[in-house]
Amino acid sequence: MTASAGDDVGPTDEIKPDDLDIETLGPARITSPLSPLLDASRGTTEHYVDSGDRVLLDDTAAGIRARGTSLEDLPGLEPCGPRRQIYFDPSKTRAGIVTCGGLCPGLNDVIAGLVRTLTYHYGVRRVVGFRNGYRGFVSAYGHDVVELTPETVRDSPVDGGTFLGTSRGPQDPEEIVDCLEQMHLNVLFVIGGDGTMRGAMEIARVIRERGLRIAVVGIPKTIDNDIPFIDQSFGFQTAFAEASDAIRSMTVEAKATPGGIGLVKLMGRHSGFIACYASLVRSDADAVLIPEVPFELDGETGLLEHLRRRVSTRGHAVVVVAEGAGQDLLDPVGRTDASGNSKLADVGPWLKERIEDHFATAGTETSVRYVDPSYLIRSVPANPYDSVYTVRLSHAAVHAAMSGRTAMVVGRVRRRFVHIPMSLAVSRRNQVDPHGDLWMAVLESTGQPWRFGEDSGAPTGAPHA
Ligand SMILES: Nc1ncnc2c1ncn2[C@@H]1O[C@H](COP(=O)(O)OP(=O)(O)OP(=O)(O)O)[C@@H](O)[C@H]1O
Ligand SMILES: O=P(O)(O)OC[C@H]1O[C@](O)(CO)[C@@H](O)[C@@H]1O
Repeated sequence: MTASAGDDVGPTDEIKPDDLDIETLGPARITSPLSPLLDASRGTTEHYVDSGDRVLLDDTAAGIRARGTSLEDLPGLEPCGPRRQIYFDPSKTRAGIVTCGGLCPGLNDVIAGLVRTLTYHYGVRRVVGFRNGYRGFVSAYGHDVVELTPETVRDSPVDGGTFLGTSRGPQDPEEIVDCLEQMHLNVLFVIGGDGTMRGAMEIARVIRERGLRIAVVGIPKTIDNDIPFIDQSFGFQTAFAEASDAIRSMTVEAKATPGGIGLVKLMGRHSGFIACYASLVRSDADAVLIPEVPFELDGETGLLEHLRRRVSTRGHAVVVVAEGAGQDLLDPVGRTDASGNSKLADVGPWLKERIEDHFATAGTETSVRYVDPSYLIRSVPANPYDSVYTVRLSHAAVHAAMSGRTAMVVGRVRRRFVHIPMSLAVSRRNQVDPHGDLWMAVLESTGQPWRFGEDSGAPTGAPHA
């Protein structure tokens, strides 16, 4: 189950060796980085093979020195794959699947992949899907389940979204586990973001406290690509490709209009990966704004003058802004969504107005075209790369669950599919490194300064002037 170098067409050099130093891992390293087992002493059948060596979380010289130890003693992630011994007897296993949080391309592919692997690889006879996220387990919403077979899921990946539905908002983990017990489920697959995984950890805790034998395995979902350690989240490649189409369209619009400015808002609450990757596709953008790099609007080195200069010299300009950018400049909304995530102030319309005001005051003609394609982007079906990627993640998740792993997620780290304890997967957030190669590439393609408001100049001799 290891990936060959050739099949990694995705981005993800954001994991730097230093990030992986065990000293920075926090409380998660207190637990074993090897994924938790329901019961290490019990296996049932013996017809699958182990798949190789663990992937070291920290194989840097600094890490080895920090621990004063050998490579063998360093924390490592267990490789995904079929096991010599499996924990559950497939003929008696019942599995459940749930999708939570926001949409992401590839959700239906993951569901279909799980169902097929459970059915065809292992001969599991009953798989159910819970409708509308964690609500589907709760009696107030009527224990909303749907029977899943390879037949019923066969056509679902052609559609975006999740045919099971999804939701936000708190549900009682005790009640969720009551439901799992009543339905005699042995394995639960949760597909969602960091909130979903925190919920799954609660479910696994209640299962442990009740002494039940139910495995909880996560397939991390995030269009923002903000799950730490993993190379890239499924759906991300599809998302930034779609986003790049929006940028292209707005570039066409801007070019066709005297003083035209195309402004595109993209998703990315705390991490600007979609904005960065989408902007790099055709290098159309003149400015990219992400949550990780604060910016200033005013003054000679501010964003607005940068745009005015671009419009004066090139006739048009294009701005890409991630939804979490510039929040320090806007009035906070002071509200949260049903799951407790802070609602962000809407940077798009605010920026449009500020640009228009600035150009009017300066007496420079402009016409700002603004688009927020966020929901259009995240609701499309997975592209071929993400589609195949989700199949491989589904395989990995089923092998993990059937071998009794629990409270862990599957992911690809340094091109290897591995088990990651949930506590580690939610321990921090993957973000664009403002001093890293990705941001540098964005600066080179836009010719913008490292940070608007600082006189740091363009990094490459400013070919865009
Ligand atoms: N700290 C938590 N403890 C227990 N459950 C949680 C926690 N945070 C979120 N959840 C539950 O997980 C589900 C999904 O959470 P949330 O809406 O935050 O989406 P998410 O999984 O983070 O995905 P997205 O990245 O789209 O926001 C919700 O039902 C929510 O109540
Ligand atoms: O409008 P919704 O469904 O709450 O989701 C919005 C959020 O979901 C995300 O796409 C994460 O899944 C964020 O980027 C965005 O802020």
